[in-house]
Formats: sequence, structure tokens, C-alpha cells
Amino acid sequence: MDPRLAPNFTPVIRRQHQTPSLSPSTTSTTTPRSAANTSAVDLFNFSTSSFARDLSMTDVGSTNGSEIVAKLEQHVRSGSESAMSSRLNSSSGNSTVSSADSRSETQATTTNGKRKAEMDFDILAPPYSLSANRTPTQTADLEEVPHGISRQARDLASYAFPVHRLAEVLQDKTMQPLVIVACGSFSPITFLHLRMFEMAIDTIRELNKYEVVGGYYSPVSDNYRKAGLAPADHRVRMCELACERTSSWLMVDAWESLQPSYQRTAVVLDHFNYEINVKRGGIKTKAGERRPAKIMLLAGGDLIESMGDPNVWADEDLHHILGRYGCLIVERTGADVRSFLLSHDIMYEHRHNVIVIKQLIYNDISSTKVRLFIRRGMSVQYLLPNSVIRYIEEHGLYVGMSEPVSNVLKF
Ligand SMILES: Nc1ncnc2c1ncn2[C@@H]1O[C@H](COP(=O)(O)OP(=O)(O)OP(=O)(O)O)[C@@H](O)[C@H]1O
Ligand SMILES: NC(=O)c1ccc[n+]([C@@H]2O[C@H](COP(=O)(O)O)[C@@H](O)[C@H]2O)c1
Repeated sequence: MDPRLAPNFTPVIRRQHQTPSLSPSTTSTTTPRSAANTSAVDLFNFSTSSFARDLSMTDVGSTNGSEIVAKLEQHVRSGSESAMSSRLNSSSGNSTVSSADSRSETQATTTNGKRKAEMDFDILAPPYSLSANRTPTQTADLEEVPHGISRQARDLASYAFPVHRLAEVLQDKTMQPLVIVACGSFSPITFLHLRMFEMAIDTIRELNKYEVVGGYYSPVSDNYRKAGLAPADHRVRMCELACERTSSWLMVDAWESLQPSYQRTAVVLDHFNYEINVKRGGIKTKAGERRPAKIMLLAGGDLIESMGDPNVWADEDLHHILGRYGCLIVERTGADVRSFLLSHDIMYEHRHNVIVIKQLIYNDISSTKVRLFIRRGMSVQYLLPNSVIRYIEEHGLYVGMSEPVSNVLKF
């Protein structure tokens, strides 16, 4: 039996932003160059290549800025076109529309051939101002947003892996296709969770090695006994609303949330690998060859630090996650990611598969705080998408919920 399938790990209620202490045996005295260099980072004066070096624990090859931009522009244009056309051509698939959805559907009905759902959206219609070297990758526009948002299956029997925004064709054959997966509670999803993907894509571009072909949220199931979890069905739906109404490339996969028991992150990544690389055979190149997609876990610094606690993460799982897949780590205030990577033996061993994402504009929106604000009747506007706020109101989420004071104080 695969040892990863029988770990001693059972979900526990972790303290917020807990920094586990490391046992002496996990402490290394070696200093990798890239990690040591980071203390000297000058955020306001970096070149493209030093930026890439500072951002990542991986070896970064030489970069040619204009070439990357040109390639990305090409990728982005065709990527968003194909994503859009596949969306427009796709049928609703596994959709069951709730009453709240029917309301959105009604708001979105057309008059004079134009959509009237503007109130529903959190973004500006184009023209969208872009800097000279920035491409409109993730800028969903009103026309792109579908009328209703098809809901994911609510049981495993009708589950289907969402692929409506997964690129079908790799634009640049010199790149490796990359799928980014964020596992978490998302109770509720906030603008920070959405920003994480944007920060990741900017960092990945600098590496000039991967072409991002998809991004997924995988909300944890109700079996993860963490304080403040709204029912999985609602968390999935809020993620769907956030993705469909604010992004042109992000998706939500309900598989993990529908499982009858808690699934460890290693198993969740295996599921993505199975769906994308085994069942679909990877991503096609323009020449028709199929190439396996690299799957990477996107996580915040606090989650990575929790990996130092053997009661929370089994060593076999860490080897599996970091060795076979890889990790994109978003720095988080209060979490010293680089020191942690240096001190943790397994992390250090797999450091070339770990990419650290610097938050150039720090965003520390916390779901715990959002839940508290809702309970106290305070405003959460501009912390999460309007569609999610509206959904929370419609379903009365979080209002009656209580959380241990220790959790709330530690946000
Ligand atoms: N401020 C932040 N900076 C970087 N990453 C973050 C931040 N907040 C959350 N994340 C990351 O987002 C992912 C999903 O987080 P999750 O919803 O499980 O917890 P959370 O956002 O901390 O919410 P809660 O307050 O309910 O614990 C995790 O990888 C987490 O590390
Ligand atoms: N051993 C494991 O696989 C393991 C341990 C702790 C958290 N996680 C995952 O990390 C994500 C975030 O967890 P927290 O919300 O507790 O920070 C969740 O998706 C959870 O499933 C996985």
C-alpha cells in the first residue's frame, strides 16, 4: 500500500499563522546562495534577472525581456481567445442552478442584445489601462463573463473535472505547461486569494520556463475540522463566483470538497495530475504532440511553515508534494519563508522545485477577519468580490458563527 495513503495525519484545528518550532534534527547549517542573497534585495532597484533570482529558489536562466514579453503577448492573446471561445462553445455541463443563481441569471437577461449584469461585476469594462509591457492576460471584461455561472456538481456521482478555462494548446513549444493549484479553506475567498494567482503568474513569467495553462482553487471538504468553515458547498460556490466574475483564467474544482473524508494535499495534487496528465494526456503543442503539465501547489508562507510540524504533514507527503510537483510560496507578513526553506531539510532538498513569490504590494486580507467583521455587522466591501459579498448576505453565512477568541485574536 502506498505509505502516503496511510499517514498518521488527521486534520487538526491549527492556530492562525502558527509558526511551528523545528526540531534540531531539521536544522541545516548550509547557506544556499540564493537564500543568503535575499537579505540584500533592493525592491526599488532590481534588474529583470536579479528580480527573478530574488524571487525564486530555483536556478533561473538568462532572460531576454523583449523576447519574453513578445512570447507572453502571443500566448496571452491566443490563450484568452481560446479560453473565451471554449467558454462560449461549452454547454453548461454539470450545472444545477440555485435560486440565488437564478436571480443572477435574471439580472443577466438581455435587452436590446446587451447584457444587463453590470451591477454584478467587480471589474471595469475595457478599455483597461495597461502599462506598456503588461498584457491584458487576466483582465476579464464584461463581454467575457457568461450569463449565469454553471455550478459544480454537488455530489461525486455527477462530478466532472472543470476544463472550460484550461488551455487546450501550448502556445510556445519551448515552454513547459504549468497548472497552478491552490488548496485551502477559502471561507470566504478574498481578493488576497485572487491576487495570489496574479502574483504567481508574474513571477513565473520572469522565469521564462513555464507557460501557465490553468489555475484552480480546491476548497477543502467539511471534514477538515477548522474553525470558521462555512459548508463546502457554499465555499465552492463563492470561489466560482469570484473566478467567473473577476478572472478570465481561474477555475474551481469541487472534487476535494466532495470527498467523504479529508484528503491530504498530496492526494489532491495526484487528483489534478490524474485528470490533466493521465486522463487528458497533458496539453497539446501546436504540432499535435501531448506534453505533461507540471502541477504546482500555490500556498502562503504560513502554510509552508506549518510543513515543519510532523504532526500536520507526513515526510512522505512533503517529498511527494515538493519532489514530484513543486510549490509556489507567497510571502506572508509574519512568516520568514526564506529562513524556513533554509532550515527545513526536506524543503532544502527540493529547493529547486520551490519558487518564492515576493509580495511587492503586501496584501494581508484575512478570511478570519472577514468572518469577524461580518459577525459584527461591519463592512467587508473591497476585501472580497461583490458577488461573494452578495452571496454571503443571501445565504446568511458567518453571522451566527462563533470562533474561539484565540483564533480571532491571532489573525
Ligand atoms: N495574507 C496572506 N498572504 C499570503 N498567503 C495567504 C495569506 N492569507 C492566506 N494565504 C494563503 O491562502 C491559502 C488559502 O488560505 P486559507 O483559506 O486556508 O486560510 P486563510 O486565508 O489564512 O484563512 P483563515 O483566516 O480562515 O485561516 C493558503 O495557502 C494560505 O497560506
Ligand atoms: N498533510 C496535509 O496534507 C495537510 C496538512 C495541513 C493542511 N493541509 C492543507 O492546507 C490547506 C490550508 O490549510 P489551513 O487552512 O489549515 O492553513 C488545506 O487545503 C489543507 O487541506 C494539508
